[in-house]
Amino acid sequence: MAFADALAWDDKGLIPAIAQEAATGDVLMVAWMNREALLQTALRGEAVYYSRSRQRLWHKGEESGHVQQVLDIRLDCDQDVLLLQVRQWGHTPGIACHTGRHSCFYSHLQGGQWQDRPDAPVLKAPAQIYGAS
Ligand SMILES: N=c1c2ncn([C@@H]3O[C@H](COP(=O)(O)OP(=O)(O)OP(=O)(O)O)[C@@H](O)[C@H]3O)c2ncn1[C@@H]1O[C@H](COP(=O)(O)O)[C@@H](O)[C@H]1O
Ligand SMILES: [Mg+2]
Ligand SMILES: [Zn+2]
Repeated sequence: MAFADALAWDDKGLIPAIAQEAATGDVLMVAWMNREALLQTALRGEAVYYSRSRQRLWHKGEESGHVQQVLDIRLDCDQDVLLLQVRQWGHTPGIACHTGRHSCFYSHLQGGQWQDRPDAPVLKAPAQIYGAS
């Protein structure tokens, strides 16, 4: 896995990975990968992250079906951030966020406060996405 040696892994062996919807350019989410997550992502062609909160590999969509097909894996100039070009499956329009929104970046600074963007609605209730399991 020589390609992984080129990366500037942090002191926990992780690297941030941005998921960008290839068709729209929308930034969907930011998560983390360890070496195994990157290898799995490259092998499967679907995003596999390392969840720091759950401390295990996380195949995005494993519960929700909201998997991310990875079309390209890009690396920035100093090798410390990955950028995934993805197609977000499971719902139209795509839902990447576990809050049921298209993107995790649904909050913005407005009048000195963080407020939900009116153009970033909940597309499906989280209880409907995850409740059955
Ligand atoms: N589905 C998501 C999910 N989708 C997007 N994100 C975002 O992905 C980022 C990383 O998630 P985690 O918190 O798991 O990982 P982390 O940032 O390393 O850990 P923390 O420091 O945040 O604790 C967060 O910024 C989340 O906003 C999600 N975070 C968690 N989940 C959970 O993952 C589980 C599986 O979901 P699916 O993959 O959709 O089946 C469910 O229990 C979901 O609630
Ligand atoms: Mg987090
Ligand atoms: Zn989110």
